[in-house]
Amino acid sequence: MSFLQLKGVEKYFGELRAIKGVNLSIEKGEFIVFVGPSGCGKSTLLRMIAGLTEIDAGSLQLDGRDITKLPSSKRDLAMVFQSYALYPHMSVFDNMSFALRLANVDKAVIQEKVTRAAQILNLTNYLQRTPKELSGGQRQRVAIGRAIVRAPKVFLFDEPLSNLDAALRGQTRVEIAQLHRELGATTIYVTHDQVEAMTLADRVVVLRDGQIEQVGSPLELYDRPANQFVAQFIGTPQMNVLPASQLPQLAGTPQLPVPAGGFVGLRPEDVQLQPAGQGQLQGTVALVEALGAETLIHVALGAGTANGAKLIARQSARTTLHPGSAVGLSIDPMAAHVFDDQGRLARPAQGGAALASAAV
Ligand SMILES: Nc1ncnc2c1ncn2[C@@H]1O[C@H](COP(=O)(O)OP(=O)(O)OP(=O)(O)O)[C@@H](O)[C@H]1O
Repeated sequence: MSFLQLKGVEKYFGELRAIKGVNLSIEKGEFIVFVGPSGCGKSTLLRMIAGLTEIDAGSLQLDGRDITKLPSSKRDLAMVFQSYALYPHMSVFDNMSFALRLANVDKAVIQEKVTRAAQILNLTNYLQRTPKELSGGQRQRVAIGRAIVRAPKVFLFDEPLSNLDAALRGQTRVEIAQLHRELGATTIYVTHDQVEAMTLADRVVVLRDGQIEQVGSPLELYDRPANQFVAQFIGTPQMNVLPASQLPQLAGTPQLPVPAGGFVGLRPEDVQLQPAGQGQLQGTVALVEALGAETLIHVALGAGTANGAKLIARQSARTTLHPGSAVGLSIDPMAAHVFDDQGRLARPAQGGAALASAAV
């Protein structure tokens, strides 16, 4: 049995079925990230695991024990909140040691655990300060330290970095990754941020509307999204997804057979710019986004935007193209993803004749 197991977990808020029969197995030591659009139920699911929100149906098991009905304090989990939730009048040391003091842990043991956590988190010189004398990143580290000293079975993080500015977010993200490597603690982490999800997770859980759409390693989700939703949710900029009917020169050819009503998905890096007249597709540049290390070129297909079809191409080279430039686009059919309304379809390289029916 897995270390943490959710079986048919449900949550209702009045009439709203916020979590719809979620099944999920998490192994010891895994770093799991919940992502999904606002309101999909990420925080609710995390809070149900934490014991802060009641589970209406289904069960939750941790390390072989049913904890569905256990109060939060008895679950042996520690949660780190977006808002840090520190005690403002207490020193960093007292904040970090609070739970241990409450549990009457021996003073020397407390000293040792807090000292060790402070070393790991670079907080040794701040132990006597109060939270208001710390930066946002330092406060978040104290909140993490408070969780670490308890040595819980599972760490739960609810958007811990979203109050930090971009630079500090990047830095703290790296620290959390290092921390996980050092401690190897089972972690569940909720975020809006794609980069956090892709860089921190062993496995990402994509949620939509209270249900799991796909669970997989970051690159599995990127390379083999189970459906159009995951395809367009993972990756920035989004995968281009067009009805096959808008790509007659590409879709429907022997190299890229697509069933009627199907869709073709192309990652921006799989769309190669060519001089006008070359490549399978022709179009006009609609917008150039020069981001420094890469350039995103938005191309309206066909003669202008007649059919409204647009593709974004990503290239690492700088460009002299500008809106209005005529361009060609070449696409390796093997790089194309094929979907129908139900999900992903196997492509020739992935399953040959199964194309027309097999969702994989
Ligand atoms: N205490 C509550 N009472 C009523 N409805 C709630 C409550 N908490 C959450 N909801 C609803 O449940 C759904 C899931 O909310 P939740 O906060 O889990 O989403 P989320 O994915 O974490 O969103 P966000 O990314 O915006 O934080 C939403 O429709 C939300 O309005």
